[in-house]
Amino acid sequence: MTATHDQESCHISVSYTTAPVPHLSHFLSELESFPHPFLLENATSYRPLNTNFISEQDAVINRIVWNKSETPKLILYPRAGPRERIVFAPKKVKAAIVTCGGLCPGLNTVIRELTECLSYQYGVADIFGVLQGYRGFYSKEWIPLTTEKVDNIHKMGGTVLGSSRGGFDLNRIVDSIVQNGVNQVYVIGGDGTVRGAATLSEECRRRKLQVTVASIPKTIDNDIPIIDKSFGFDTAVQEASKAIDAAHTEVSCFPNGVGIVKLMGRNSGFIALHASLSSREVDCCLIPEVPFVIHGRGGLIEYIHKCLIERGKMVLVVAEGAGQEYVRNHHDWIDQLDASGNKKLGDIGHFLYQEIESTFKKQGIEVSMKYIDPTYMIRAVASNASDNIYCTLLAHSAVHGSFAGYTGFTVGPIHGRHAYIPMTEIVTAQKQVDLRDRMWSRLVNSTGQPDFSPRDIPKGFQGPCIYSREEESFETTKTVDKGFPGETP
Ligand SMILES: Nc1ncnc2c1ncn2[C@@H]1O[C@H](COP(=O)(O)OP(=O)(O)OP(=O)(O)O)[C@@H](O)[C@H]1O
Ligand SMILES: O=P(O)(O)OC[C@H]1O[C@](O)(CO)[C@@H](O)[C@@H]1O
Ligand SMILES: [Mg+2]
Repeated sequence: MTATHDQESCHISVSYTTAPVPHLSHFLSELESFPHPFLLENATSYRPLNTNFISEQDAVINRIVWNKSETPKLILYPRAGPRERIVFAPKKVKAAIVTCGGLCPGLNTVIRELTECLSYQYGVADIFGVLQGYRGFYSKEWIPLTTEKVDNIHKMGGTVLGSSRGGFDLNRIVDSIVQNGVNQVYVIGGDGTVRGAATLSEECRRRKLQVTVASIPKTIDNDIPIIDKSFGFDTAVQEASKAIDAAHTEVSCFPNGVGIVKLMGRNSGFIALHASLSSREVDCCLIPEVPFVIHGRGGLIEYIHKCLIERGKMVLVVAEGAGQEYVRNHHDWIDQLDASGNKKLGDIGHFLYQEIESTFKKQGIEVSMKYIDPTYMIRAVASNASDNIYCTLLAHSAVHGSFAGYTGFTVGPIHGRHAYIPMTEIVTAQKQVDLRDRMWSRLVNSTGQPDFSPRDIPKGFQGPCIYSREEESFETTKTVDKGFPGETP
């Protein structure tokens, strides 16, 4: 018998709003327009088909999945890409590129591809790199960028322009933009950087300047909302997996091996989650989104003990922002802020190391503790192949958007299609791991970890405290055969 499915055919009613991406025409009434250089007869670097141009009617929608019983409310974002008409004469463009905040794989690729796209696709001759982040606008000599100069930089980690935290002085930055005759600004950075860029674009609007401000969102933490993922994240996960592999090798070779790997992730546990899932050798993954009990029945230590009994080894991955309530008051510098106003974090990895080791010691159980903190190693590397391609698309989209006259916008893929997104939408929320999503279920499935969350955590709880349930149970550790070639504990 063959099952058949009747094909449904009906109209879907949707309501939509259009994302308010700022545009120079909103405050400059006499904006000239020019044909895109691709359309000029002597265009050499790119031979577009008519379909390569994007119309202002083309949009990317925020949702692609819904239940047929609901009437979805959609948001339409302008689709990224070259427009047939542009609002700058390329020969009159002076572009400035700056990188701010922490390092991220792919920064150099974005710098390279902004330069390449501006030069080859639009014929822009004046491109400058601003050194050491926002403060470089008013305190450093800018460096001219050419295609020759940036040719090989995508093979290197870091940023050839340097970076910094703090130093955002709005008026001095805009004054310097005006004095230097810059009319396109490209800002590469995370949430703080985009906050700064949004006020920069607002100030240019207030002064009625024909200056576009575009941001290319960067962070290995992958906590930028709306877009599918941020560049450098894939590379960071790949590097993080190497640390997990090392931890697994170590714990496999020592009696009762307990390996802790601390990974970046200030407020979001995406790196820890994805690296753990990809490795499949992780027994427990702790992220900032999930509070956890350490001691007592059903707590972390009891689970570690269970792993040691069953397998003689255990790998724990912890995101740096997890369990901060345990370490907040353990160091003098906690609750201090960095130059950008970000809270400094306590070292949860080191804390767990000591807590686990001393608890087992008290019980007379020998454990071989291994602590791996690859922090900067996962973000100071060059981007991998897929991030390189991704960075290229982001940079080119940003240049096309600026030439189209958009400002105060961020670029990024929404369900795989690149779009222009108002900066103000990017900075209002931070993306976190959604615990109702199946990705988190997959992780829990793969590690086998129980739910360590405290049963009744008081609202607004700030710690410090070691949540306590009933006493944990320490049954006798059995001898476990870890299999060839590990030593029997
Ligand atoms: N609210 C804000 N308004 C203006 N500028 C800001 C704001 N927040 C941060 N900045 C500036 O943006 C730059 C980078 O900020 P920050 O150090 O927070 O890094 P980020 O861009 O968030 O990147 P990441 O956190 O991923 O490393 C700094 O120069 C900082 O002064
Ligand atoms: O030590 P730094 O340079 O301040 O950067 C640390 C932070 O930067 C990030 O890499 C990006 O936000 C975080 O994961 C981390 O907490
Ligand atoms: Mg940040």
